[in-house]
Amino acid sequence: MPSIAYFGPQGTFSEQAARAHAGDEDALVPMRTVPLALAAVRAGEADIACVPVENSVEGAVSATMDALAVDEPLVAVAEVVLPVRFSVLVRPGLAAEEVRTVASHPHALAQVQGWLGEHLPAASPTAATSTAAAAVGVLEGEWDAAVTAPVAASHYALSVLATDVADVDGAMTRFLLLRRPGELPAPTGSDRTSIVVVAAAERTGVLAEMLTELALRGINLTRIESRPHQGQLGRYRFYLDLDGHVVEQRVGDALAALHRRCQELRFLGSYPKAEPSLAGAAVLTGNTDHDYAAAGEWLAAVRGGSTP
Ligand SMILES: O=C(O)C(=O)Cc1ccccc1
Repeated sequence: MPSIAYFGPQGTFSEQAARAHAGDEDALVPMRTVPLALAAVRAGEADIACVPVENSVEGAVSATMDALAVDEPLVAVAEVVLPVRFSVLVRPGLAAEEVRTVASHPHALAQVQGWLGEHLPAASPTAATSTAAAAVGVLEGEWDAAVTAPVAASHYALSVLATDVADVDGAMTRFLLLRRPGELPAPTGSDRTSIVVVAAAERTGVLAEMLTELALRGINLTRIESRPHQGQLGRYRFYLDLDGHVVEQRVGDALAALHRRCQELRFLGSYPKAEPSLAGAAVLTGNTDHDYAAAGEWLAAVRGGSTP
């Protein structure tokens, strides 16, 4: 019975994402922070961690990015993409005009700023560790209102002031399911590979050189983020998401080239994309596994003394 540690407490979007992936037998375990969910898997206390990685409005979840780049490596085996619309929960009996404080995860607050300005103008926003942690805070009298996932209303005895709240229609959040390194998920033909790189040296063109290793092999880059490296200004880790699976020749070849060029290269997994609509560009002629095999045979023949 695999256990999934998710960014909790109960009632977060991360729980919703974990449920979208989990089987009936899986045990779901809420953890207070993203690093704690990852630490539970590293320590063998849980099999899988489910954490948010990016939002289509607010961008990267930096707590996840930072925690994935350090300590024992974990690898993603799946991703879940959820539409994000919020509910606003208040202590029972409290009217909208009486709300003075509203708490939530910073990503949630940022995505409902406009709504709060219009509907709860007297409320000052406060960051909570997660959307559901904000609901717990409201229950405990710490805040008047919480901006939460819809499912939080069924976990906590609070009144629903509003549902379907979002400044930007169609906002999505992407979650990763991560395990200790082991057997890779089989390639599906619509996969994503995630890596973290630190350039070998600070010099002109070094990022372009790294990206060229991908471009030369016809690999589509779907995301690039940077985060500070070891607290130094001017030193960065780059997080790259690319189309394809590491067992495919062009991807393996590109990763091997980056390994030669980079001070650090961390493999964060090759896993199926959540939706076919997120599928990237087709593999260009010259970059298929068949092309690599044919080129390998030709090279072996030349090295063997024949000139095919
Ligand atoms: O706090 C949560 O519910 C999370 O899972 C993180 C989050 C916060 C805001 C939008 C999507 C996910």
